[in-house]
Amino acid sequence: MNPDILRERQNATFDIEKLTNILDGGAERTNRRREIREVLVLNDPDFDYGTPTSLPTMILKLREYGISDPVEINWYKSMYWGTGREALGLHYVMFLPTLYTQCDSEQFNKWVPLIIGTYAQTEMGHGTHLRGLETTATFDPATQEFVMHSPTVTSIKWWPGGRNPLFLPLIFLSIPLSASLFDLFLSGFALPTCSGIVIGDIGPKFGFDAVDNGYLKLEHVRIPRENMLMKYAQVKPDGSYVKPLSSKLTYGTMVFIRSLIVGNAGIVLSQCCTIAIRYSAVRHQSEIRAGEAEPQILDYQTQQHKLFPLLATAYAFLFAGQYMIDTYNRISGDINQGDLSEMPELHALSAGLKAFTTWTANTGIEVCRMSCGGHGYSRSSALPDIYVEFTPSCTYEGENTVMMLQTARFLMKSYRQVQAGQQLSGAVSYLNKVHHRVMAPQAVSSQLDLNLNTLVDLYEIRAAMLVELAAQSIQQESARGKCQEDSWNNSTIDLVRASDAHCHYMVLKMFRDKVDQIEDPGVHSVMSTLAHLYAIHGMGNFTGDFLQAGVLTGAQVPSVSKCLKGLLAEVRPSAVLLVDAFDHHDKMLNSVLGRHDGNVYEAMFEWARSSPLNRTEVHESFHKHLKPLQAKL
Ligand SMILES: CC/C=C\C/C=C\C/C=C\C/C=C/C(=O)SCCNC(=O)CCNC(=O)[C@H](O)C(C)(C)COP(=O)(O)OP(=O)(O)OC[C@H]1O[C@@H](n2cnc3c(N)ncnc32)[C@H](O)[C@@H]1OP(=O)(O)O
Ligand SMILES: Cc1cc2nc3c(=O)[nH]c(=O)nc-3n(C[C@H](O)[C@H](O)[C@H](O)COP(=O)(O)OP(=O)(O)OC[C@H]3O[C@@H](n4cnc5c(N)ncnc54)[C@H](O)[C@@H]3O)c2cc1C
Repeated sequence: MNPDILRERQNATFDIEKLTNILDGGAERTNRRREIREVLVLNDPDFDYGTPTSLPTMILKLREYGISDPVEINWYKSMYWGTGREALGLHYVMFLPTLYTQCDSEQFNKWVPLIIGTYAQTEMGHGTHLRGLETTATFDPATQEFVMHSPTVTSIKWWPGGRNPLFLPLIFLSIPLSASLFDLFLSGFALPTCSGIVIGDIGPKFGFDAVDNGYLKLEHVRIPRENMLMKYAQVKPDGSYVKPLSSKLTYGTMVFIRSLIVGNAGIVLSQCCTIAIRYSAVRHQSEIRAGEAEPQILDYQTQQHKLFPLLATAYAFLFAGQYMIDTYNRISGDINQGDLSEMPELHALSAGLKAFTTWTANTGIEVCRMSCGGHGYSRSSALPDIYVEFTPSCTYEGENTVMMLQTARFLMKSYRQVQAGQQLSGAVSYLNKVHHRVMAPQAVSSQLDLNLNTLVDLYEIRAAMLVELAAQSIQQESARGKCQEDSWNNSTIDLVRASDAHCHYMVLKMFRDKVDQIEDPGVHSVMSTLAHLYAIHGMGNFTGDFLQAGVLTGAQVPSVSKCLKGLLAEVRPSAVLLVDAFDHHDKMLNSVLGRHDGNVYEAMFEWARSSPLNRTEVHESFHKHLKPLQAKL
């Protein structure tokens, strides 16, 4: 083991295993996760990590081992596929959940165990604006069929992931918005068995290469009436349409996946922090004091300032992810029972946190890569691949700006309710204080009050102020004679800013609530330090907001920076131990820089030598191109 990494792991001030247990949701789940990882994947003779194996093998293994719990399936799959994407991930995270939530019981029993499918909602002309989708589904009572049609080039379904040319059951969204299971069995490769279907691949992408994203054009293709997913809405044999309790129930799968993405952002950021912080512990470069040995780059304050707030953010997002999925499960359970009362809040929370966490993690991955210098740019670090695979999450499942505006819609509605004298509950209950002017800035002492509860209050006041400012912008636009829609559009910068601050407050509050639950003194202490670092770093980034909210004075601004530096120094001795607690296996991270043993250089040389470019002493291109050229010179 690298001596630097060894030294970093001595004198731990907290029990790493206990922190890993907290991240997993208990010691039993840690043990089960490791059993799946070590026994059922890594020690499985059929599992050859070097070659991406096929999905059928994995599915048969899951059945052989009796793994059916979604969390355990995800543990198995994430070990199987490492940090890459799996070819038919969409089947698991969108196609199946849609069948589970939108099929009536007869349809469920007919389809769920049997088919692998994709989710074809986006069209070439519309991804965000679902009410703008052009594909039509026209019911023909004479034949009891829907006639599916792509009337324009912009209506061609574009992007469905895992568009396996062999068969293509689709969850289809069409006008009127209903989800029809569109069974499309194609024989041969991409040659449709029935006329009227044109499918293909949309071509090379920025990345996401494990997933083939396709296009699908329909020319009056007929499917049975029974293929419309009929749990919430039905078309009867006589053609009458039974409306759902809410037209937004069709959007349920997107809410589910957005809820999952919140925790996934934390996982991906924790992977990158593991790589960058372990590497920073073994990389020596330059000098701090002339004549002394080159220091670990983790001892540079700027390196700590790059990485430790991201480390704190990774923990914050992992806890936010736990809260989000628990909230999703609770409210979707109520929805399943016909209680839709909290559906708007679930939509607003999942949309905002999906955007907030993916934007932050997306930037954070690049900071981690650049903090590793040239070796961060090597594919051996795994950081370029992690970035390329993660960055589309800011676009898919709801483009982030649009998602933030959805949350803003809920915040404005809540603000208007408070103005009308209503008492709010839930995540926006802090807006009640705005109306009663209780939100007046607290008497801010000359010293920065570092109590975590006080910091949460300051973030709450900041968010409330920005919600009020956005609402006032809309009111001012209206007062200038603008219509409601233009008043909204002319305030969207403020609205996104308010949603971002609302999400920032929510994440810090969840972090503080999780820290409050930690009983082990050592773990509580180090996690409290990270939560403080998360809060103070945010205050440093958005100082203007806190000044504008009147909860920070100009005289206190220097103490924000001073406090931040102190917290960086406080985290330094525990940094490697804190990434060890994420418990990412070397095989899954697949990163020369992030190895648990810290033996980076030897591994990097081996990695480079194994490159196909080094298969021969002299590359064939010399004989093929350069040598003939030299002969002519
Ligand atoms: C572990 C997982 C990790 C990674 C992921 C792995 C794999 C996935 C990778 C790639 C696959 C990608 C797949 C896709 O991208 S699938 C396509 C995704 N597409 C979208 O998300 C579309 C985004 N657009 C929308 O959701 C809607 O168009 C939008 C919400 C923007 C607007 O809808 P609409 O115009 O119908 O409503 P509005 O007029 O704006 O609002 C009216 C009203 O409705 C409320 N509303 C809107 N949506 C919802 C909802 N989902 N639930 C509940 N309520 C909703 C909205 O708040 C308004 O309410 P009110 O203010 O009270 O009137
Ligand atoms: C890797 C990847 C995989 C995908 N897989 C699938 C899949 O399997 N199935 C599927 O159906 N789809 C899939 N998609 C498509 C994805 O869902 C859409 O790209 C996404 O919903 C964004 O819609 P859009 O492309 O129309 O972007 P647009 O909405 O056109 O966005 C372009 C710009 O317009 C802005 N904008 C749009 N509306 C507003 C507004 N109201 N207010 C302010 N600004 C606005 C956006 O903020 C953005 O800056 C995938 C996409 C990617 C990148």
